Amino acid sequence: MLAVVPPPVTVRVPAKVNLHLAVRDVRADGYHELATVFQALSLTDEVTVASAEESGIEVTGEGADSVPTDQSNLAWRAVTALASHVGRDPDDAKIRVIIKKNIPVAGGMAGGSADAAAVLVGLAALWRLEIGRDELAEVAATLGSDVPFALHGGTALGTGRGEELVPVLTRHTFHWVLAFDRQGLSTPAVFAELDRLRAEGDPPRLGSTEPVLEALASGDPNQLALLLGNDLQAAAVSLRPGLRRTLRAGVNAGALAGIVSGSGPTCAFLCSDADSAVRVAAELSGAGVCRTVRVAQGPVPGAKLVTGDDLPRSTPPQVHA
Ligand SMILES: C[C@@](CO)(OP(=O)(O)O)[C@H](O)COP(=O)(O)OP(=O)(O)OC[C@H]1O[C@@H](n2ccc(N)nc2=O)[C@H](O)[C@@H]1O
Ligand SMILES: Nc1ncnc2c1ncn2[C@@H]1O[C@H](COP(=O)(O)OP(=O)(O)O)[C@@H](O)[C@H]1O
Repeated sequence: MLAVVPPPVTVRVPAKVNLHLAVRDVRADGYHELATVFQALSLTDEVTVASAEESGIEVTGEGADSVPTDQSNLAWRAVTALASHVGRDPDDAKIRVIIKKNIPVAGGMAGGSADAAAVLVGLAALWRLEIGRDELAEVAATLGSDVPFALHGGTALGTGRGEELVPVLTRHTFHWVLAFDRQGLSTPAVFAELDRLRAEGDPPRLGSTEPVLEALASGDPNQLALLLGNDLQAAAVSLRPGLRRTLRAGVNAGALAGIVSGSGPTCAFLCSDADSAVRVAAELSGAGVCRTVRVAQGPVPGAKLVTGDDLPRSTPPQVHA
C-alpha cells in the first residue's frame, strides 16, 4: 500500500535577551519567582521536522558539538510532549529533527528552549493538528520556563517562573551587539550561585518592571539603556569573572549599555542605531574579550513556519511504499 508522507516543515525561531530580570526568592518547587521583560532577537535557529522511517536528531552550526542528539535534547522532549498531549504514542512518532544552530549553546539566550518551541510549531503543521497557540504554550511550559516566550516572540513581560506572558507592544526596533563567550554557563548553577551570594550578604535587587515598559513605549534607546538590569548578572560574573572585562569593552567601544543575557555568559550591548551597532561589533571583535560577536535587532516574531502547508510548496510530497 502507498502512504503519502507529508513534506518536511521548517521553522525559524529567535533567541531572547532579558531587558530586566528580577529574581525573587526560591519557591517550594525549587524555581525562583521572576519578573522579567523578554525581547526576541534576530539571531535565529532553524529547525526542520520530517516524517521518517527512523527517528533521530541532527545538529549543525554554532556549538553543535555540545548539543545532545539523544532523547535529552529539548527538541526531542518537545516531540514526546506534543505526541502525548494529542494522544499519540511517542514511541510511534517517527520524526527526524534537524537543527541548524546560530544561538550560542548554554549562552543565556534560550537556544534549547527555542528549538523546543520550533518543534511544537513544526509538528503541529506536519501532523495538521487543530491546536491553537494558547494550547501549544501550555505544552511549552511543561518543557521549560523559557519555551513559551520562544513561541510568543516580540517583547513580553514574564512572571511566575518566566512562563506567564503578557505581550508588550513596541513600535520601535532596538539594535544589539552580542558577545559570545568561549564556554557556556549552566542555568541551575547560576541560580544556585545567586542563592549563595544572597545567603552571604544582601546584593541589590531590581525593582519594578514599570520604568522599562515606559522606556520601551518611548522607543528611546538612551532611556532604555539606563534601565537594563539583571539580578543574575552578579552570579554569572562571580562564576566567570572575565565577563566584567567584556562588559567594559562593549561600553568602551561605544555601546549605550551592556548586560549579561539571562544566566549568561553572553553579553548583550544596546546601541543607539544600526550603524553604531556595526561599529561597536567591529571594535569588540578586535578587543580579544570574547569568542564571537554578532549584531542583532529586536523585537522579532516568535517561532514561525518558513516552509510548510500554509506557504507555497517548495518540496513535493514524498511517497513511501
Ligand atoms: C535564566 C533564564 C531567564 O530567561 O534564561 P536562560 O539564561 O537559561 O536562557 C530562565 O529563567 C531559565 O529558563 P530555562 O532555561 O527554561 O530554565 P528551566 O529549564 O525551566 O530550569 C532550569 C533550572 O534553572 C533554575 N530556574 C529556572 C527558572 C526559574 N524561574 N527559577 C530557577 O531557579 C532551576 O534550578 C531549574 O531547575
Ligand atoms: N536543542 C538544544 N540546543 C541547545 N542546547 C540544548 C538543546 N537541547 C538540550 N540542550 C542542553 O541544554 C543546555 C542549555 O542550553 P541552552 O538552552 O542553549 O542555554 P541557556 O539555558 O543558557 O539559554 C545545554 O548545556 C545543552 O546541553
